[in-house]
Amino acid sequence: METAAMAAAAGSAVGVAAKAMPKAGAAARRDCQLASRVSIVRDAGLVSKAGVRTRVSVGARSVRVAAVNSSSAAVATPSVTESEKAVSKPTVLVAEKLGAAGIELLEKVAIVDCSYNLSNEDLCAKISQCDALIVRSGTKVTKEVFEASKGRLKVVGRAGVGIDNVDLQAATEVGCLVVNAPTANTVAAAEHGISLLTAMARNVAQASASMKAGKWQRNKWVGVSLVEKTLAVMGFGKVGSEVARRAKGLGMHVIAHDPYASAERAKALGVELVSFDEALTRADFISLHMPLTPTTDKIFNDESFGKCKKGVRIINVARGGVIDEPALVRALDAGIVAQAALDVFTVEPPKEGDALVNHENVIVTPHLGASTMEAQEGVAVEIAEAVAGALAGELSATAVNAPMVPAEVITELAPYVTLAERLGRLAVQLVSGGAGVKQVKVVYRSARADDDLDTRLLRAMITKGLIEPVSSAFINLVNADYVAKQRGLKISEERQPTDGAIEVPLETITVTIANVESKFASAISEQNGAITLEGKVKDGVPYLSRVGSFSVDVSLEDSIILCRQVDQPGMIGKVGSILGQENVNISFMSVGRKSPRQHAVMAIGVDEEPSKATLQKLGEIPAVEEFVFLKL
Ligand SMILES: NC(=O)C1=CN([C@@H]2O[C@H](COP(=O)(O)OP(=O)(O)OC[C@H]3O[C@@H](n4cnc5c(N)ncnc54)[C@H](O)[C@@H]3O)[C@@H](O)[C@H]2O)C=CC1
Ligand SMILES: O=C(O)C(=O)COP(=O)(O)O
Repeated sequence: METAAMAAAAGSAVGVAAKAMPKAGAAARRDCQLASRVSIVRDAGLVSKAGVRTRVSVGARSVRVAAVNSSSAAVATPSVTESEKAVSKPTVLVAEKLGAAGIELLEKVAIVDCSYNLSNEDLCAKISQCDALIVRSGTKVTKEVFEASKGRLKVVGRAGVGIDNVDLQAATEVGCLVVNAPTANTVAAAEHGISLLTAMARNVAQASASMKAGKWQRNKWVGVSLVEKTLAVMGFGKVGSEVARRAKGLGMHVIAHDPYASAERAKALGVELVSFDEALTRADFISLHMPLTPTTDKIFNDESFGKCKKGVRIINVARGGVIDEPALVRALDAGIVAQAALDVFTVEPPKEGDALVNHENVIVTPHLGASTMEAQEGVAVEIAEAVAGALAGELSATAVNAPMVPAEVITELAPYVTLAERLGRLAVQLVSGGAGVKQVKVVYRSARADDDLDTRLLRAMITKGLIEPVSSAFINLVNADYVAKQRGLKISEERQPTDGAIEVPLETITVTIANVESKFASAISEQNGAITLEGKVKDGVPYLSRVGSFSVDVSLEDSIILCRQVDQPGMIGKVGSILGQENVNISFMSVGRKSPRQHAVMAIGVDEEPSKATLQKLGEIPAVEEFVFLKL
């Protein structure tokens, strides 16, 4: 019982069969994990029998061997050999140039289709054949692309930092995990920022072009010095702080604006954190390093340029959209901005004859911030590992649209995750009538402090259990909250402290569904009038411990029959013989009663689904008052 259950929760499980993985770093660790697993595709969830670790994938949407579409604009379309088909590898579409080390790593675990320069139409046509997609900044992964994938696409890997070209909302809605490669190009982007800063200050690009045109203009290209000048770093994250560190080395005064940056980190680098307006009014140079978000969209506009020191110089290696480009042209023409050095543009590539690109005081590069040999190899490996990990069922540390759950929490909660899904699955099957499930309450009884128990995985899996059996929705950690909200399902959580051992994460999980009728009336608790199921984990195995007001004790590994009867001798034998006649194997049986010879609830675990006729025979036993078959 371990991470594979969470794979379903993370939406990242694509049931990769055991296979060799590269022997380096995280990939090598995964190799060992994969080798010890058996790949079994089931509906959802995870079971562990006889100590065999079983990997579970996400039903029919999981393992598929896709024929690679060779009619597209493929740069290198691999042929699918018979042996590859036999291993049931997932298909990864690499839509933009990725370093060789990353491709090699992916090829160990997937069929890799490198198809560059796809039109949006081609991408949409191909995507339903792909389990994962890897892009850089040049591919727009729109809602249309997610819709065209028809639920097959499980992971989008952004081989770089900025994910503004991926429609995260659309990804989340369909439960597609988005991962990025946030660290490998930091230094490259910072170095490019510094290159543009120094090149701009000394007119390197213009002087070079003029000399190549046969001129020798020593007076025309006099520059400005950097030492003692003030540089404002806007966005003091990974790239911003590396730029700051380097600018300090050039003898500049560095100030920074970042509403979320830690003052201590800034202090450690000798950087003063200031407000947006103060940065503008004090800076001789402004270097942009914030992401493009609704808040930063065109944050540099007429108004902000109006606050700048006359003659300010601007470097943008972040995203074109943070600058209102026509406003920058106006500021350059007015001499407010003396020079600009731009690597990124609102529309890439910019239109021919673009006023900003052609401005004499502007130098430009075609989005080269991350383009060093070293960064591209690093990014390729970083994203390949993230995508391979996600396909192998691991929760990703670089997930952009899913909560990050530390590996140790995942391991510890594994059996509870299975329990949570099964409680949800059973509870929803107990509902009768058409009112629908709208209010679900989950109670966690635990000796742990609130901040020492992460219930997001559990809530996601209860949601999965509640919704999947009664709909065609596919639910995982990525989209659980979204789908619940869409369906008007309100899941409230309550923590009940206990005096138990804190080594045990949870004593019980109780799922209650209020304001519904039940097809098994005994599932309605006398206490709260709601369908109530309680479960616990014993020796790593999930158990059902309460149904309504009745205590039971049945392991949740197989489907179960719940049966309310008048407590009397011989009942177990009668039920057992009816099921036995049909060759339905009983795996577990428990009777919960409030007092002898009164009503009792019998919970029977069955390996096979009994026929309708058999269930009817159970119902015909005179002492049986009601019964229900619940499928796991
Ligand atoms: N030109 C290129 O090839 C490259 C561009 N980039 C871009 O550089 C940017 C920064 O990348 P990283 O440093 O890796 O990201 P990061 O996430 O480490 O840093 C971004 C920082 O911006 C801050 N921020 C957010 N909103 C802000 C606001 N309104 N004002 C000021 N700061 C704000 C955040 O708090 C964070 O500290 C991203 O947009 C990324 O896409 C990154 C690598 C290469
Ligand atoms: O990582 C980023 O955010 C970048 O802008 C790099 O983009 P690229 O991968 O070079 O298209």
